[in-house]
Amino acid sequence: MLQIDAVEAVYQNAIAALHGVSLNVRAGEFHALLGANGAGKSTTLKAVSNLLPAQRGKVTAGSIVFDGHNVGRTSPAALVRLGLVTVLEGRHCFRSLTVEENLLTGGLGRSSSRTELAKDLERVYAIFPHLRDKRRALAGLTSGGEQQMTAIGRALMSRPRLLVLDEPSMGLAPLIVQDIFRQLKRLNREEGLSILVAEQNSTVALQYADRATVLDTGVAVLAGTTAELRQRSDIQSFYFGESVATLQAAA
Ligand SMILES: Nc1ncnc2c1ncn2[C@@H]1O[C@H](COP(=O)(O)OP(=O)(O)OP(=O)(O)O)[C@@H](O)[C@H]1O
Repeated sequence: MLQIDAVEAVYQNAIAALHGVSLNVRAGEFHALLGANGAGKSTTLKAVSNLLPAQRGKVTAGSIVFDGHNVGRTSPAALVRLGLVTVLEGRHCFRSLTVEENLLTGGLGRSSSRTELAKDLERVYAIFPHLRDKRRALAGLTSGGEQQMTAIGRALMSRPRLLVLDEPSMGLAPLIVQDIFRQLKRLNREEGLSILVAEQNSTVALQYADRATVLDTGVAVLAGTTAELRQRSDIQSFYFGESVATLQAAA
């Protein structure tokens, strides 16, 4: 479904962020991209949704292909229409719109009837029942967890086939993180939604994803099934700053 092959990326023609990242997300897979601060997770996801140029960044080598489409030659809006939808880091909501208005903006790109939009809204409320209670609240006045659910719900309104999420757990209470990941897993299992999620919270990502890739300073240093990676106690020490050499030596 998504093939990232030896991708290199820079910002402002000077700051190298990715040095040859490769990974595949298969159809129906839940894939986690792990790594510490600055490892290149967000840059990889922005490359996947062709959003790097908006940050004075660009892919300088390698290729990214989504369902046969060269991502570098496809606009972010066209990628959404093809089914690749990204929820950026920081749970961006339209703060002065209500939760429901935010959700409805996710359906704008499709030529849906009112009935279809209403059905899609119901689907989001079934996934995140809490949002139904908050539907008339201004998004900017809701909690961090509600804003994250709104941002994910808005993405789901565009009926993605591949949902890309950047650090959905950031700054949220553990119970809310579990709730969000449980719902993502359910969508993945029951509706076949493919998911690529970047996370610093390796514990929750390894709990729910099928496979994972670990990035370190712009290089993919480790990949495998989460069942395999969960057995590796050295994964945790990796996040606490031990050298990658230690990690690779143990591989
Ligand atoms: N807009 C930007 N301009 C210049 N350099 C950037 C920009 N965004 C990221 N970088 C640099 O690119 C490298 C990779 O950053 P990136 O944000 O992709 O890492 P990350 O793994 O997502 O980290 P975090 O978990 O902290 O978000 C870092 O060295 C970072 O400083």
